[in-house]
Amino acid sequence: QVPLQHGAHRIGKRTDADMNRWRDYGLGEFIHMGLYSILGGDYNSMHYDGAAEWIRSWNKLPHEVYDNLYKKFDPKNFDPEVWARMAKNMGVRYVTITTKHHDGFCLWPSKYTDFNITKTPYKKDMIGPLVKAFDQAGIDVYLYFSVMDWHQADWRYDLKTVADSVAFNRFKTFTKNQLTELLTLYPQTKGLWFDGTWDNSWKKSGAFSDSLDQYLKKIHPGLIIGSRLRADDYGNRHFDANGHLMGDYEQGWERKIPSDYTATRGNDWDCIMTIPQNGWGYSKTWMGHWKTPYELIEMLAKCVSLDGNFVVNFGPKGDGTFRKKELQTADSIGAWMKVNHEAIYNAGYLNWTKQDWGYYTRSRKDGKIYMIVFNVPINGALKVSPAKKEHIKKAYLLQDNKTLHVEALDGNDVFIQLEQKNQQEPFVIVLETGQGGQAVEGENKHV
Ligand SMILES: C[C@@H]1N[C@@H](c2nc3ccccc3[nH]2)[C@H](O)[C@@H]1O
Repeated sequence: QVPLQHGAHRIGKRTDADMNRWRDYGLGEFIHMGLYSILGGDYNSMHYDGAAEWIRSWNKLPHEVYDNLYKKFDPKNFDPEVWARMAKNMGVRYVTITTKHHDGFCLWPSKYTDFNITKTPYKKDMIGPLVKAFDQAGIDVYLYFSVMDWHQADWRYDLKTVADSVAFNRFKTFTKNQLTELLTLYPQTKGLWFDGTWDNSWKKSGAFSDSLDQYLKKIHPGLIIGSRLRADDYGNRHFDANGHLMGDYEQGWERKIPSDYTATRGNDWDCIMTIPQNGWGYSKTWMGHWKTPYELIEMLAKCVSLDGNFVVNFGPKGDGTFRKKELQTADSIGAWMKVNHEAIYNAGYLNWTKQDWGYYTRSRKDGKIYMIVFNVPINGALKVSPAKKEHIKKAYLLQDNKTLHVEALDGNDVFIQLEQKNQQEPFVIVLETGQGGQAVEGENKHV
C-alpha cells in the first residue's frame, strides 16, 4: 500500500440512503445544451466532424466568432415542462444537465463571470426552471460542470512556471466559487457531474480536488460526486495509487460498457451514451450510425445486469427543442419501460452464468429474477443455469403473466420453452426460485 494523503478515503461502496437511491435508478438522461447548440456542428456551410460541443476547437472556426455566439443565444422554444415530461415518459429517474461545458458559457446567472446567460438575448436562467421542472416530475437532477474552462484566462493545461501556478490558484478559487453558487442557487441538486479534469494542471491539483470534494459535501450533505473529480497525490484519476476508487461511483464509462462483472471491480458505476456514434451537443447532420431504441435498450439491460445505470444523452437544438429522432427514441424507450421497468428499476447483478439469449437482473427489493431476452434461439428453448442450490419454481412472461414450461435438464440446468418464437421486441421473463429440488420434472429425466 502506497501512503497517500489524497487517495480514496472510503474503501468499498457508499451505502447511505442517497447513494442507495442512486444505485437503483437504472435509467438516466444526459442533456447537453450550450452555445454549440446554435451551430449544430456546422460553420460557414462546412461540417465539423468532431463532437459538436467541441466545435470551438476546430481550426476553421475563430475563437472570437464562437465566443460571440452568446449574442445569438435565444432558446425561444425552450419549455422546461416539455423537457421534464419527455424524460418522465421515457422512464428516466435521474437527469444530468450541462451548466457550463468546456467553452465556459454558463447557463445560469453566475456572479463570477459575465460569460453567462443573462448577457444573451434570452437573459433568463435556464438551470433553475429545469431543476424545478424535473424535481416536480420526480426526476432527480444532477448538474454537469466542466472544470476545464476555455474562456477563463487563468485556465491552464499544465503548470510549468510559478506564474502558471499563481494563475491556476485564481482559477481554483473561481471554480470553487461557481460550484458554491450552483449548490446555493439549486439546493435540490442531488449531485455534481464533473468533466474536463484530464489535463496535467488538474492531475497536479490532487490536494485541491480532495479538499474541494470534502468542502462541497460539507455544504451539501449527501451530495453525489463520481470519480471524474479527483486526482490523488501522484495524479492518478478514478483509481488511486492503491487501486481504490476515488468517488462515489466510477464515472469512466463514457460511450463504453464494462465487458463483464469483473470489469466493474464491484464498484457502483454508470455508463453515459450518445445516440449517434459520438457527439453530445446538437449536430445538424449526424454522421455514422444512429443507435436504434433496441440497441439502447440492450445497453440498458447490460448495464443493469452488471450493477450499473445507463444514461442516454440528448442534444437539444439552439431554440430549446429536441430533434424528431430524439423524441422518437425517447418515446420508444419509454414504451418499452412502461411494460418492463420492473426488470430495470431497483435491480442489479445476478451471479448466474451469462447466456446468449440476453441478460439477467435481480430485484434488490424482493430478489425476483428477470430474464431480459434479446436473442431467441431457433429451438425457442432458453437455457438457464441457476447458481447451486437455487432452483426455478416458476417462469412467466412479465408482459402478460403467461406461465412458461420449464424443462429440467442435467444437473441444475433447465430449458424455458417459448411458445411462439416470433417476438418482435425485447421481452422479460420472471423467474420465481426456491431452495431444494428442481420444482419441475423433466419429460425425459435421465435415470
Ligand atoms: C460527457 C462528455 N465529456 C466530454 C468529453 N471531452 C472529451 C475529450 C477527450 C476525450 C473524451 C471526452 N469527453 C464531451 O464533450 C461530453 O461533454
